[in-house]
Amino acid sequence: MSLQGKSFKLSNGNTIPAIGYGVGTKWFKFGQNQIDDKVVEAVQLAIETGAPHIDGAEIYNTNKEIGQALAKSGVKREDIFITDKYFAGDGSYKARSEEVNPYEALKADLKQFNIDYVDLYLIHAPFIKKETHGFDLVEAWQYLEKLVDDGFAKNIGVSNFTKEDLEVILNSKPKYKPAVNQIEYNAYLQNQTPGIVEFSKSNDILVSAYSPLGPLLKGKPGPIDEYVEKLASKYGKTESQILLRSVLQNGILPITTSSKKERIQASLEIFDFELTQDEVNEINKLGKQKTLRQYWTNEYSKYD
Ligand SMILES: NC(=O)C1=CN([C@@H]2O[C@H](COP(=O)(O)OP(=O)(O)OC[C@H]3O[C@@H](n4cnc5c(N)ncnc54)[C@H](OP(=O)(O)O)[C@@H]3O)[C@@H](O)[C@H]2O)C=CC1
Ligand SMILES: O=C1Nc2ccccc2C1=O
Repeated sequence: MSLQGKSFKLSNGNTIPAIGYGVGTKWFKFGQNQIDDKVVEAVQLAIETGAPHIDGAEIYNTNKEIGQALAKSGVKREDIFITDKYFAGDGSYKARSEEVNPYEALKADLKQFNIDYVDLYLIHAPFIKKETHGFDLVEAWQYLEKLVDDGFAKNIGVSNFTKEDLEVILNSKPKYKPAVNQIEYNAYLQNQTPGIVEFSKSNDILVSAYSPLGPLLKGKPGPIDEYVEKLASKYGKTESQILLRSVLQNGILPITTSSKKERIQASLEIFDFELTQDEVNEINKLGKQKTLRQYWTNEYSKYD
């Protein structure tokens, strides 16, 4: 779980590149099945710029584009870490994966990617019930365990899980524990749900942060602005690099994205400087003065 150079070590001993390039959010194309060349170009640009870790999901409908970009880049499969997610649906328990279960869903996704395995497979959200899905959360997890045993996923984890959701899996005596919990995280949302970061860490579950640049993009003006600007000029880095680095130094893996080469490059250049512990603490302290939540608001805004 600790940061070692440009990777985190997971509880199972495997490593994961410590910065991810997301192919959701601005690239999301649900319900539109033609290949989007812009997405292929963006992911190819990211891979060729050196992005080591691509974050996809069934619901983004961009897995074909990721596969094409990987093939075009000429980078070897084993040199790129690919994450995918099972679409569990949202808190309405209505929308859900087109496939019958997570095992079949990943096998269908692998065809889209045109690869044999993913490096990390996540349950996108915890909203799974026997009545709506035909299996419960523990059984969903067991499908993921079988994917590991059959060689289709190297690591398995969850996303948007609360402490209680994690407890359901941990208390079921799983064969494999979740390696990762991917949640919304930045200085203005230091716990997507109560106590989740500390609980995940204390159970050796690596926290991964989506929307790490929220304060820069959606949070201005805000209480960390001036301090982050000051750190950017002290270290000769951009504000976005300061935000990504502070996420890393909180022991959390940031997943960001960009259509622009210089920003992709900048997101990879966050391993050659270090904020002091006081500086990280100050960002965290100032950040607590504001809340910014962009995703899963129907489910989790009640905590704001
Ligand atoms: N598990 C889940 O439920 C969720 C997972 N995710 C995953 O996380 C990924 C990242 O999420 P996202 O919210 O987009 O992450 P970020 O907070 O990193 O925001 C990325 C956005 O910031 C812009 N940007 C990047 N660098 C800069 C910069 N230096 N200055 C100004 N703007 C900048 C990009 O646009 P530009 O092209 O203009 O640079 C892009 O639109 C998603 O693609 C997805 O893979 C996201 C949401 C939910
Ligand atoms: O990338 C994403 N965009 C989203 C919007 C709503 C819910 C989940 C997501 C993602 O994972």
